[in-house]
Amino acid sequence: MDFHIIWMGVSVGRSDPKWSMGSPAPLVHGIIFSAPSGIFNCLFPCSCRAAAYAFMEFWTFPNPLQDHPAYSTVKQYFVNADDTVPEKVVVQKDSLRGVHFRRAGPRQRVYFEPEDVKACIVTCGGLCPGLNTVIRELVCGLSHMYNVNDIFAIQNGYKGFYSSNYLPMTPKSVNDIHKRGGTVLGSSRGGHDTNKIVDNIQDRGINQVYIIGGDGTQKGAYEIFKEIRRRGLKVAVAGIPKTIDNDIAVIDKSFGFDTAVEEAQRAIDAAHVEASSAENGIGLVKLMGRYSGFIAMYATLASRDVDCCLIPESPFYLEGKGGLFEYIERRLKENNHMVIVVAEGAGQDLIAKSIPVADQLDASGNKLLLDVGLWLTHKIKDYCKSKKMEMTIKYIDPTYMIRAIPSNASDNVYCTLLAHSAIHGAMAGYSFTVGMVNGRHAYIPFHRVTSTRNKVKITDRMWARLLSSTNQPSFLSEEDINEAREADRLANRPPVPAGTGEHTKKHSTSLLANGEK
Ligand SMILES: Nc1ncnc2c1ncn2[C@@H]1O[C@H](COP(=O)(O)OP(=O)(O)OP(=O)(O)O)[C@@H](O)[C@H]1O
Ligand SMILES: O=P(O)(O)OC[C@H]1O[C@](O)(CO)[C@@H](O)[C@@H]1O
Ligand SMILES: [Mg+2]
Repeated sequence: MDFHIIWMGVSVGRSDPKWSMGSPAPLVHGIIFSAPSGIFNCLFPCSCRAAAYAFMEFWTFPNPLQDHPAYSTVKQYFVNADDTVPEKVVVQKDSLRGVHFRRAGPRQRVYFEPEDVKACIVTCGGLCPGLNTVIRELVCGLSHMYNVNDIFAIQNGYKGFYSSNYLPMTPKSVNDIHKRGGTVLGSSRGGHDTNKIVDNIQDRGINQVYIIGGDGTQKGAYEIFKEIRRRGLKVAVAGIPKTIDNDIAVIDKSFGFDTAVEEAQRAIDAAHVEASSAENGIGLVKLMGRYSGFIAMYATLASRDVDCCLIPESPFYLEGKGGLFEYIERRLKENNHMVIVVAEGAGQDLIAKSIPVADQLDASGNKLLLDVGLWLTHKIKDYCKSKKMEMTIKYIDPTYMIRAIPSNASDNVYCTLLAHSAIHGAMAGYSFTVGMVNGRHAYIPFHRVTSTRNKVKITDRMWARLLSSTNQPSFLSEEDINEAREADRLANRPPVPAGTGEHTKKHSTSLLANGEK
């Protein structure tokens, strides 16, 4: 795979698979400070390495943080250029070392001179607690850490790149926005026109683009990055993953997730109060989670009042032995009340069978879901009526309430650190999605977070913990379990060896996934 360093007017074609994973913002300094040493050695044999270092230094600048009073006392503040973060921390003796990502953090030398930086920030997709905190910290961090003064707001998502004014932002203008839910920039679905977006980035001289959004947004960021690279522009693209569904692959957890789970407790508490105050009372709570049931699973585990949790990853059925109705009947007999939590994406196939409707899509192409909570309420009522069982069911749908709130304290800290990591990476000239991987911040190539989705593994311990806490049926046959195990096995196959742009060796060199191809 050819790789051309064109930003500096130098063109270096490379076909080494590791380097093809190298710094996405293809900076010359990347060779010295970021590229695996093998590549550096091959590009610059010993005799001319000193000259090459001098040459590269010419194109980069000392990090202004080294003179910053707040950081001057910090020992080892700068991240070593070769530090990596492993994707998997639990490995077997003799197993492959697997994928490693470049560790996030400030570099000793940066690619941009602060006065040359023209940054913009955009938020896309649905809301999530913490968006305003990330925006605030991007503006304050750029300004206070790197003395950047040209920072612009892109309004209402991707389409704002080409259809609205770019509004200047300052630390003063964003001072207290973290106390509010939503996004002060506005957000939207749809409207991603890569060419128009990059035309505007180019025409307006933007050289750092901060893109906050979910899986769709990160796919869009990757398209923008590829077009920027194709045009040879000196622009760094930093993706900051956002989704309360926690469905973004590779990262430990998305910001706002904890806040959403905490808020969901209030709905579950209300459902429990209603259910336990009635004869044969059922409280049914629907929570967000299109394809991934993390919010439902964690809210259930946190609450301990939930008797049954239904998620998209674990198909369920209503009638017959081991079905939901049988369990409801038993639970009401035992306890006189029960609480059910259902993720919005659960049971969609069952609803589609009983109410056939044509698929509808939102502006981004996401399938609009049928209301599983309402459907389930009617089904449970009908069943109890057929059995002549007195019962009361209360359906609570707190959908938007759990995502339209400001972030809690721990999410605020997480958002702040993510924003800082994004700034350090962009200042160093990388393009990436930033995220926490096994407790460490890392720069992850876009394609790694967009090619798969994070889902609850029903063959994992966490789901087993949930089942043992609710005592609900697993709804799984032997065949389902084997199928799930096989899917896991395929998903966890070791990385494909060299020749595909990636490179894995036992013990020695790990696959270094630093940025983009
Ligand atoms: N495959 C894609 N390529 C380019 N752009 C995309 C792609 N998928 C989505 N987008 C763009 O990304 C933006 C957000 O996408 P989407 O509405 O799916 O939300 P999201 O980022 O996935 O967030 P969430 O699902 O958490 O609300 C939209 O403007 C959409 O046009
Ligand atoms: O109604 P909207 O804004 O399209 O968002 C709904 C979707 O957004 C999400 O919250 C993801 O951000 C999903 O859980 C949900 O299906
Ligand atoms: Mg999405």
